Amino acid sequence: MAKLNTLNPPSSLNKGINWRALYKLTKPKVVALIVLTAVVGACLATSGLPPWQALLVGNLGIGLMAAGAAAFNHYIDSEADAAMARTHKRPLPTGAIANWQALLWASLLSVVGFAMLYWWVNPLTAWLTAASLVGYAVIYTLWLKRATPQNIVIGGLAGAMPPLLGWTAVNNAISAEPLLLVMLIFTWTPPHFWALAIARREDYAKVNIPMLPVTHGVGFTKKLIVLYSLLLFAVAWLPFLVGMSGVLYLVLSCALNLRFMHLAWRLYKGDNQRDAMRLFAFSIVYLMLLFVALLADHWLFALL
Ligand code: HEM
Ligand SMILES: CC(C)=CCC/C(C)=C/CC/C(C)=C/COP(=O)(O)OP(=O)(O)O
Repeated sequence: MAKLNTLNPPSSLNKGINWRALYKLTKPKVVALIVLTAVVGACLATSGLPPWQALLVGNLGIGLMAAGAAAFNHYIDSEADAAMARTHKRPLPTGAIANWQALLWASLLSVVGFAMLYWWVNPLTAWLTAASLVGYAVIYTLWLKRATPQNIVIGGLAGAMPPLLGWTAVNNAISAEPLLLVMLIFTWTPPHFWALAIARREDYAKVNIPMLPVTHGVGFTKKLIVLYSLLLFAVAWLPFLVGMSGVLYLVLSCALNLRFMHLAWRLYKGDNQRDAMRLFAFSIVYLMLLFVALLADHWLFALL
């Protein structure tokens, strides 16, 4: 839990607002991908162009709340972050900003995002996004992360929600199609994260965070990565099988999944550090292109 410590000296209180540090607290690249998946969810919710208010204000609200969740995560994890090689240069461990500033920033982003969704989009989307924020910032970061090696499997549900949030921003109702997209991200999360966790195993062991490669070993984690990659391939067929997406999506998603499985297999057989980071990097490109493929396919069929 965050406390003022020697690595985060009170001198940071006197420096004014460090906008760069506040920006970094929002995990901007993660939030960008989250918003992309929400935009695609919003676009798939209707056969034409979604209403501008749902599209623009909806995704802005979702993005602000995701950024708020990320800032809460930095605040709650600042001591563990200070001890890990990957994270020790983050704004809180270096003292670039004070803990109270991070907490205020996280609260501000979350409240503004929630208000936008509640009043200008719809209460359903506001409450579902709030549930995702609590799922990530409180349930995952504060509890699950240190409680069980299944932390990221269960916590992954929060990060998987954005396509549904985009959809409800447009339709104000939950239906089966966006839940398939949630399932896609939910299945993608374990291989996305465990690849990185293999490469950064020492870090997690040092701070006693029970990530799977620490508790069950690298060999077991690699096996699960291969199994989840197979499951991901199967789940990626579903939008086509239920008639939600067409052949363009099917071809592109198969190509992406073959590459994913190839890299997962290479990690299984090969070098922990290099092959793990390769799979981790590709997992991000994969999710981005998969959602672009869903959108391209949707619009192609809308035009034909
Ligand atoms: C519980 C679920 C998840 C866990 C545990 C997780 C974990 C991580 C970790 C530890 C990193 C490295 C961050 C760093 O080095 O600063 C990362 C990077 C990343 N993750 Fe995830 N992730 C999850 C879900 C997601 C979701 C849902 C998305 C987007 C839809 C996502 C997109 C990204 C991106 C784009 C990066 C690269 C960030 C950068 O290079 O700055 N992740 N993830
Ligand atoms: C829509 C909404 C409000 C959703 C919030 C979802 C959200 C921001 C998910 C981010 C997922 C992520 C980067 C997890 C890593 O946390 P970590 O603490 O394991 O990784 P770290 O050590 O890099 O901080």
